[in-house]
Amino acid sequence: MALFPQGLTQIDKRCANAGERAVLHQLKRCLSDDYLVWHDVPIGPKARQPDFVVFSPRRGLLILEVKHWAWGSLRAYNRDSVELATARGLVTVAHPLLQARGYALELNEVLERDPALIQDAPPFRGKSRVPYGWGCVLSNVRRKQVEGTDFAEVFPDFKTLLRDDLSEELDPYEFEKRLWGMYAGWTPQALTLPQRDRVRWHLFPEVRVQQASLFEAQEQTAPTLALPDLMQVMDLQQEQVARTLGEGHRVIHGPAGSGKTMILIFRAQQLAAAAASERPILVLCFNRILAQRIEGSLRQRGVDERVQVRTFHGWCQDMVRTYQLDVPQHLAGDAYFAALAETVERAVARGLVPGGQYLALLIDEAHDFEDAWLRVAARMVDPATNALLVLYDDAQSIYQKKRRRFNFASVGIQAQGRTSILKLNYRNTAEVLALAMHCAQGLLADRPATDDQMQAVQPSSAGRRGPLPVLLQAPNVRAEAELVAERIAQALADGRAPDEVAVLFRTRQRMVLVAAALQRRGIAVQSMATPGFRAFVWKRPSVRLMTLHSSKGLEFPLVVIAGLDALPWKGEPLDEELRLLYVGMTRATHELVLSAAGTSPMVQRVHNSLEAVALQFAEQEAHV
Ligand SMILES: Nc1ncnc2c1ncn2[C@@H]1O[C@H](COP(=O)(O)OP(=O)(O)OP(=O)(O)O)[C@@H](O)[C@H]1O
Repeated sequence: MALFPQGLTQIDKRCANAGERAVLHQLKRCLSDDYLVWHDVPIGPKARQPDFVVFSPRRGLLILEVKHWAWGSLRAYNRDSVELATARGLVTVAHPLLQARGYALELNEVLERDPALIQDAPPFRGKSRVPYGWGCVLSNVRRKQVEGTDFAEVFPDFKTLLRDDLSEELDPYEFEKRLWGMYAGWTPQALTLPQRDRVRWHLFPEVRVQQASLFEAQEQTAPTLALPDLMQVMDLQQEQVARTLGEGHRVIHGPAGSGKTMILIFRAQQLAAAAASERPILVLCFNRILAQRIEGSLRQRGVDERVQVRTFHGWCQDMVRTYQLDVPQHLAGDAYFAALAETVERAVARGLVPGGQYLALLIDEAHDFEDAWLRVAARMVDPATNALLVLYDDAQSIYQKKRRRFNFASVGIQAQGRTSILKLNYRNTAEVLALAMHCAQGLLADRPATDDQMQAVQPSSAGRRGPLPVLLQAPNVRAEAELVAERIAQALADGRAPDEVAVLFRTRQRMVLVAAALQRRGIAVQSMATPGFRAFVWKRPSVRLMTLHSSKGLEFPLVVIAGLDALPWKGEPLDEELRLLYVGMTRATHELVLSAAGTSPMVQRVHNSLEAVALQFAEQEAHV
């Protein structure tokens, strides 16, 4: 069966009439697995919305317009327009074939501008490799009704499907052949997977993977007209998950780097565009830097302030201000935050803070939320939409003081039958992911679970390759700081920008020496250990020194994890510290460097894992 990235049930619900539904059914019944079918989605730069887009790597792109006109209502027709008798009187509309042809030619023009999709051999040198075609379906007109009329002169048989072509009795192969007959061009070679993805990139700007940049969040860069060499789009599973989110509660489990935040941003953008109501949409996460990243990405995509992005505690502070709640003022630090959350929880339970305030609520990194926070969040969604999206990865839960046996129902989230699982990690190279997984063995074991429980999902690598991670070992902290600074200086000399580098630490204390060693080499630094530090200024180019905890949700081309010997920190359980290390390692998009002063069981563990991973890749190369 063809793949319907918007979900069959959802398309069925959105079909405008019985005709579209019959076409959907026939496409589902007759087309084989390699076809992709979209219904009524905006395509191309002008966001046209044809009824159906059918795409196959063997056959190319086909645009179908469906009209459920009764034969008796067609009063007149010519090649440009059709005159219809309707309840509103006579109405003249564009000929559906003209409409479909216009969309198809427009798309072909876009594809022909992409050198990677151009044929290089005669007879079609310079033309797009993607065959294209168009047709119309008059789903309420039978062949015998048009016999003996001039219908076929205006609706050529090879471009027009009638009700007879939608019959259950029709041989699927015959139906497929009818579709092939609608194509204007033909290339003997099937498209490769990267070419197929390039076509999706051109067709659907909303599924393009845009590298989420903290820096662009502050400084808008001018849009570039050149096409990127590497066109990244959501994979088909991501697209399917993203497009089928719909209303009601939804849960997505996915390991580090599998595109959860990307899907959240897609969804927030879609909700904002579709919402007729003025009610705000709320995005919640735990840490401030991630909130900044998400907000930046949304604003970059033109989503306005109606989508609010807050950390859970930031949102609690909003509630305290708005509803004049009392939080004990003598508290500070963790005690203050706990009291803040409890105050808001109580106020929501008593109705002092009204529930249902948000049209939709999206929670990133929900594994860092306490049960009570999730309960509060679930109550803040408008019951009319119930639109709550929860993104979860148990392996990355680093703020839970005690491991919980989690159950979504107990916090008011209906996850049954509403859960999707992503498995592919796109962020890291195969080498970085292999090391992160090797070190975190045990935490990541696939755990079968019902929809209602949290699931542990093992990531699989999307296959991008890079250098093996390295471990720098020094006799003491001073020497370690020098080694780290030297390594970063070398990376900058080789062309890395300071913004592309983050150094992660278990605690702030260890940042001081590394910051000084970098500054001595003339490298600009922003460090969380600087007295009075409040937030990073993302538009100031510099290497960033941050805690492992605050690196959550972020990514950098070069990540250094310094002070490995400080893990586990002061009697913290080993498993929890391994989780933290896993989060840190999976921040690296290209290169990962680890460093330690002296040795410790953790340093030894990483050392052993590195050897095992190096061997694994050497064996793989030998096989190739
Ligand atoms: N299909 C894809 N093709 C290429 N890159 C992708 C794809 N999906 C996601 N990415 C990239 O992978 C990176 C990780 O995505 P994202 O931050 O959304 O993951 P995540 O699941 O939220 O990760 P984490 O839980 O570790 O924060 C991003 O740079 C994103 O652009």
